[in-house]
Amino acid sequence: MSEVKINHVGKTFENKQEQTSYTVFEDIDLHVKSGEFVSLLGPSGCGKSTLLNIVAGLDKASTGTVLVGNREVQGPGVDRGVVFQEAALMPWMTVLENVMFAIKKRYSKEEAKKRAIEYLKLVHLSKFIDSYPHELSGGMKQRVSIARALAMDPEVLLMDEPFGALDEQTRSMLHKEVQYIWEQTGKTIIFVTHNIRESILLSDRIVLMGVRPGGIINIFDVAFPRPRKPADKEFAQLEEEISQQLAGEIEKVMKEEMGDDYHSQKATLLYSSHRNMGDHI
Ligand SMILES: Nc1ncnc2c1ncn2[C@@H]1O[C@H](COP(=O)(O)OP(=O)(O)OP(=O)(O)O)[C@@H](O)[C@H]1O
Repeated sequence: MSEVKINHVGKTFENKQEQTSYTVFEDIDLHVKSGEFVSLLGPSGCGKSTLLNIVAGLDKASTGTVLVGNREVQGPGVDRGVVFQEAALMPWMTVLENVMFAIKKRYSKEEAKKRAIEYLKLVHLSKFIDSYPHELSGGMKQRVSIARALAMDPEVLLMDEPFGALDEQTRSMLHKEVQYIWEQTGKTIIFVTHNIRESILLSDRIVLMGVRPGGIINIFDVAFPRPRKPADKEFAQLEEEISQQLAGEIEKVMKEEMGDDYHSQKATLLYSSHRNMGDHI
């Protein structure tokens, strides 16, 4: 497995037509240790996906560098597997074929099949290898997508709100699944989420990002043992601490975007009730 070093990374999007530019964040400095599970948490628009895409090599940093195991990221690579919110499976292929297709360039057909079956077993989909995507639930599709990323044997797994589109029950099942996978494989995982509770359940560290100026506001160590339960005292305390720190960031965004329509009372209620940030911005 590999560590990820994000060294003084900044990102500015240029709009050439309108001759304007927008700086999402500047000077992000973050070292993720080998085998560590780190969440990126923050309000909508703070640049979580942008940062993850830079690590994935799908987007370029405007300043700074990203190293994965001491190799500088220049573009996408097999050392980094990415899981997005939508599984994006090929509908005309079976589950097994979908996973095999992703790794066919890297392995012989026989080896690809063996690996695909192995990783589909890891995500508890052995019974569904011959099913087609339309026969699967949203949660099952995401498990195929995780198996597909893992079958490449990446050093780092990058997950961008992988459970964001799923219902609460499925999400909770997949939390257990992802913890199991992480324990079994020892992968380094960077996980983007809006959800404070999700980040505490899963992570070794939570990186809180803010907006205007964008960047890291705080880093929390989640030192208590797994499996974690939201009802536990330490869990609830950390949840409260993080949500309070974020309230200011969210208010900033809402004030800017809603102007006179903004009522801070309303915002505070919205966010303290379910700890899910950004959905209402
Ligand atoms: N290709 C692009 N061109 C211009 N601006 C962009 C581009 N991609 C993202 N942005 C802007 O960069 C900012 C950060 O976007 P990003 O999607 O990384 O945020 P986020 O924290 O992941 O948000 P969310 O939680 O809503 O997905 C946003 O203001 C967005 O509009």
